[in-house]
Amino acid sequence: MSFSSLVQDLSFRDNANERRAVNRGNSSASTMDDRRSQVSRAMSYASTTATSVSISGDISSQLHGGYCHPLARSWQAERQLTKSMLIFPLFVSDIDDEEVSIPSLPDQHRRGINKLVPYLEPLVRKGLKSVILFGVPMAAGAKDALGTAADDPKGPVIAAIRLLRQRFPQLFIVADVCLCEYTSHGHCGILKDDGSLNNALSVDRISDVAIAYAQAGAHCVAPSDMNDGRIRAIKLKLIEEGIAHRVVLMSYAAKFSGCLYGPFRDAAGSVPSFGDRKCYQLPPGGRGLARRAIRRDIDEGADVIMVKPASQYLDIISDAKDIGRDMPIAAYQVSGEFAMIHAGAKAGVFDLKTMALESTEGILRAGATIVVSYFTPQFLDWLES
Ligand SMILES: NCC(=O)CCC(=O)O
Ligand SMILES: [Zn+2]
Ligand SMILES: [Zn+2]
Repeated sequence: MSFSSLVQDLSFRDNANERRAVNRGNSSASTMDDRRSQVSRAMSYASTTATSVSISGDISSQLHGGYCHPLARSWQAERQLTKSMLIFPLFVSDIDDEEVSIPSLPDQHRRGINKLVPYLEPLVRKGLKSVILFGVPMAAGAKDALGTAADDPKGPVIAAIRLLRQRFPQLFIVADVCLCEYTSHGHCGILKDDGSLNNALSVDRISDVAIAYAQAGAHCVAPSDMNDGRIRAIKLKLIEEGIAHRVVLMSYAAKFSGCLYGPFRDAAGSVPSFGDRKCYQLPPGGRGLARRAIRRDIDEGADVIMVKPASQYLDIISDAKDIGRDMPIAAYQVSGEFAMIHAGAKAGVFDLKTMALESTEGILRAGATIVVSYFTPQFLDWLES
């Protein structure tokens, strides 16, 4: 007989005895005492056998205490950071032997072509899988209204693509495509007389630049300019050129304007000479607009959707994963996010490694499957252990 049915049985008989005792007008105390001591013996036996208690006990409050082992805790994450998810941003200048640090972007440098391979060699050995290239023309007169230097065959990006393809055959090369680093006005396209973007001319120029990078050997082109219709234009030109089958088109579909790009602009020298980018990047509150832009870019032929910045826009990453559920979703942990984590760690607010990993976990939890991060060299070390 199980414990619970024994208790039920005894208490039923106990009640019956009491009723009989009352009916008979005398006490059958000794019989009742016997029964009670049987019940209490059964209870004390039960308290030593957990399985019996749980049958009738309340388990609703027992949730996560059991997962105290680090391995069991790691099982809770749908997606865990791996080296294959990481893309490392590189600033490549047209001063071949240059290697200068960027004060607002800790540990990051602008490098000329001759400094790239020695810097990357140890990282590739540690498992670096992908880089994204940003060209930085430093030479006087290199910038003009059309961003001519962007696809200069001797310019830093095309030279770097060729070099890295040759020296690191396994490395996946992403080329950021934009004009802001190359235009004299610092905007992400070609301007009309009134200072606003000429969308048609900008899209045409941006797509030519993308094709030039793809022809040079980039595995992936990533337009970050935010001109309407550039994904479709680039896809069509890739098809026309017969290279669409070997080039991934990664759209910065949801790129928000805000104050998190400051250190990048120091590194790339791409501060607009007037105005801002609020007319072509998304407003920070524009969740619906971001969803529409993501849908539009998927329809136009994007192969990867990017959300940028990352940590302040986790809902957008989640939306991107929802809308593009069968697509890779990239999140760019931008220069301002990176600098903030460094500043917080320096101020003693938190430990750098713990925060870098926690923020990346948030980005992955939201739905990203690719993370563009300046922490990549550290992640390669931290992921070893
Ligand atoms: N297209 C790249 C950016 O505009 C900025 C990224 C950053 O702030 O790290
Ligand atoms: Zn730009
Ligand atoms: Zn940009």
